[in-house]
Amino acid sequence: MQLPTIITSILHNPNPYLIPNFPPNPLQFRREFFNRRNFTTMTSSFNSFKIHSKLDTNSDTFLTIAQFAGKEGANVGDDLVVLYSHLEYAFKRISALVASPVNSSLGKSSGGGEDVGSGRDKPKPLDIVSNEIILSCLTHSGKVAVMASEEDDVPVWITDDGPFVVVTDPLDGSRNIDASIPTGTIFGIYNRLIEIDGLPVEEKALLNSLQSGNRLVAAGYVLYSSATILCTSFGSGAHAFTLDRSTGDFVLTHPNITILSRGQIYSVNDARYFDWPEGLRRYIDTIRQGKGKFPKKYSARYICSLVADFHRTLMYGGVAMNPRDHLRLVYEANPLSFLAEQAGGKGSDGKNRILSIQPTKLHQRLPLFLGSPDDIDELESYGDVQQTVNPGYDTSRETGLGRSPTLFLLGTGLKREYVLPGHDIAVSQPV
Ligand SMILES: O=P(O)(O)OC[C@H]1O[C@](O)(COP(=O)(O)O)[C@@H](O)[C@@H]1O
Repeated sequence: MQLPTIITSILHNPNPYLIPNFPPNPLQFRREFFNRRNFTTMTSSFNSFKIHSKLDTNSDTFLTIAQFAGKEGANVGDDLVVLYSHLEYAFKRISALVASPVNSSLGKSSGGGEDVGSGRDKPKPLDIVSNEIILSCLTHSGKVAVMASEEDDVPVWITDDGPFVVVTDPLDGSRNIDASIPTGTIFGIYNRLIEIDGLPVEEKALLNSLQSGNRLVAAGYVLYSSATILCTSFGSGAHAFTLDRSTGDFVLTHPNITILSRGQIYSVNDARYFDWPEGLRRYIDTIRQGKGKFPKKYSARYICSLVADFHRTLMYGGVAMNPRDHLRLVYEANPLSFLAEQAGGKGSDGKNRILSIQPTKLHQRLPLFLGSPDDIDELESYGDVQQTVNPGYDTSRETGLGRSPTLFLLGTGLKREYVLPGHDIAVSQPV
């Protein structure tokens, strides 16, 4: 199949989960098990192999997001439940996309330098397609007035009466996609500011998108890894849902995530050590040697995929950081800090609480430190932890920058066109 045809089919495929019944549906285990009505060990045969599974009948926890957030659950309101159902659909499509054989071509950059202006990095085709998928789903939801994305210079106004504003990094960590390293989507949801409805569209689109993190109604990330996990908060705790590929549902697997008050892992791009300020070097040297407030040597873990590094930090505790002005306040730092706080952790720029910072630019960058509250407090106590030397690191051999372009994006707004070099327009996608 030619690439244009493949891309067309990705964008138009109504159900990325029309996959035969494999892996087996965990709910089927459950049904079979519940019929026996006992807490015992069950053995099920699936053709050539056997699975032993121990399930707890007392916790009926296979809740979907709609059940969890709907009237019988957290009751977050019908508008938000509808919006989530459209978001989930987008995430499933992106999950299928990053796992598909097409991604090795789509993951590559279309060449050139790192920056495309407005403080944005040069997008790769996979970033652009993910952005389109999210924009299209938000548009169809009818619930979103404006979407602000890492992939667009300015926010896109969708509909006047949408109650929500969505900020998003559609595909974080896409520089790693060629090596099948985990990637993620980050999103935040605000209420539309009805008091500025009368302003010109560009102005109200921007002001709605520049709300401070304090005003987030909900936020989340999706980790595309060995499992696809949607971790989200509606403002009362952080909860993670795992995609069950046999049913297409995100089911509640990690209710009320609570981060350890102190971890034993630090996560940072260590190769930048000699560009770090004195305080940060001292902090890392201290915890490496087990000479900090926690008297054990820390381990280092760094995936270089923000969502994956943050997810591990939520699960195991510790601190995940990027001390240089690199990550974006509006659609990366704010949603993840919201989740960190909802799980009992902290999000800081090294000096200030992230959620209290008023954004002034859509693509505003800042240092970011996320993690266990005691670890963040200890880190901040070193004072000088923000890296101001930012030479602009050339990672082209890692990211495939400079290789042959595979796909270009033409045009902006609500109609996007993709063209493959040497071909006529491949895809024209109204959203
Ligand atoms: O090069 P550094 O400083 O290690 O930055 C790596 C970070 O950049 C990111 O790739 C984000 O950058 P992009 O949004 O441009 O993909 C994160 O996923 C990762 O944590």
